[in-house]
Amino acid sequence: MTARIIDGKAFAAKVRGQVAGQVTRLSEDHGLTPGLAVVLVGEDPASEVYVRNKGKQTVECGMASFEHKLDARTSEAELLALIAQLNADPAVHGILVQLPLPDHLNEDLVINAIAPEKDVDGFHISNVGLLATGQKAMVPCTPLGCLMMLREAHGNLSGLNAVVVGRSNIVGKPMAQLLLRDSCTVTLAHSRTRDIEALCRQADILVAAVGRPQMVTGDWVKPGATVIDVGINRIDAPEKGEGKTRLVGDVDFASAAAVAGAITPVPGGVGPMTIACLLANTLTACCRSHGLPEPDGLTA
Ligand SMILES: NC(=O)C1=CN([C@@H]2O[C@H](COP(=O)(O)OP(=O)(O)OC[C@H]3O[C@@H](n4cnc5c(N)ncnc54)[C@H](OP(=O)(O)O)[C@@H]3O)[C@@H](O)[C@H]2O)C=CC1
Ligand SMILES: Nc1nc(=O)c2c([nH]1)NC[C@@H]1CN(c3ccc(C(=O)N[C@@H](CCC(=O)O)C(=O)O)cc3)C=[N+]21
Repeated sequence: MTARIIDGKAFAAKVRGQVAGQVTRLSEDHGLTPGLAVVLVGEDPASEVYVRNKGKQTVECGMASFEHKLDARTSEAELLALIAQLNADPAVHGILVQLPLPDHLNEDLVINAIAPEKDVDGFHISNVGLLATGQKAMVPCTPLGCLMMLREAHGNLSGLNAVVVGRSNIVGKPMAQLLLRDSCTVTLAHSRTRDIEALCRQADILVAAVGRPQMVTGDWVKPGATVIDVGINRIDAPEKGEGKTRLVGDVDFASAAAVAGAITPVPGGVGPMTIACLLANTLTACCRSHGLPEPDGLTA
């Protein structure tokens, strides 16, 4: 079998088109422009690429983008003061603080300082609790993007066995919550899981969010399963020339695609969907803050 490739890049373009359409309506009918503030502390080159892409796509969707680049030595008090200012700014509907933060800053403290209704990452403890208890929340962008692709690949997910490899707060745990809410039977696997390969082979839906290049190989995959590869790993690519690198996922694409029914590629899979969902969440936050109906089909 050769898996169908789930085209995250095309799907994301469609989602951004829907967002742009609704942003135009908000502007025409209500004179509102959704605004997204992205805060980057320090000079991680990978983060700078994401922040630039986010800013560009935000503007392309008709929204306002506010970028705040702070020195790596910024104090916690300075960062908290900026967040307080963004919380109070009516032009800002969404706030994203790029992670990881430099070691001297307490991530939990910083994230929980964001007004929950502006927390478009869905990382604030209030949003985590709302999602876990089935209430209306801001849903983390990466798992939301994965869920949208899974719903498209499968339709109804009810009763399917889902295994999520990785238990981070930003991907694994919220992914498990969303799959559970769609009535999958969910297992969270991690570095202490025994016989992880056999466990993964039971999965109708296999989500890899590990941060280990090409760890999940074809012999971990149940024939016909849907494989979602969240991993973004830059590895050396001497075949492209000296000093060159390329992007790979946590799944070994070639061997997994030979067994799976459907699979997301890296690049062009989960990554572009993450940004599209960030824009969708910013639109949702703007609508909620003005008591307007939520955008159709863009919330979980
Ligand atoms: N496409 C996108 O938009 C995004 C992509 N990413 C990418 O997704 C990947 C995961 O990110 P993130 O969740 O932040 O990573 P973390 O490092 O926070 O978590 C990794 C998880 O994988 C588990 N793990 C590590 N090694 C193994 C192993 N050998 N076997 C089984 N489980 C293992 C860890 O287990 P334990 O808890 O036991 O240590 C942990 O739960 C990364 O490649 C990251 O770059 C992340 C965010 C967004
Ligand atoms: N507060 C916070 N929220 C995040 O959502 C967040 C974060 N911090 N820190 C870093 C991770 C990582 N992340 C990605 C987003 C888009 C791509 C993406 O667009 N990837 C493209 C390729 C990009 C490239 O070429 O480098 C693709 O997969 O096709 C990747 C990774 C969001 N993250």
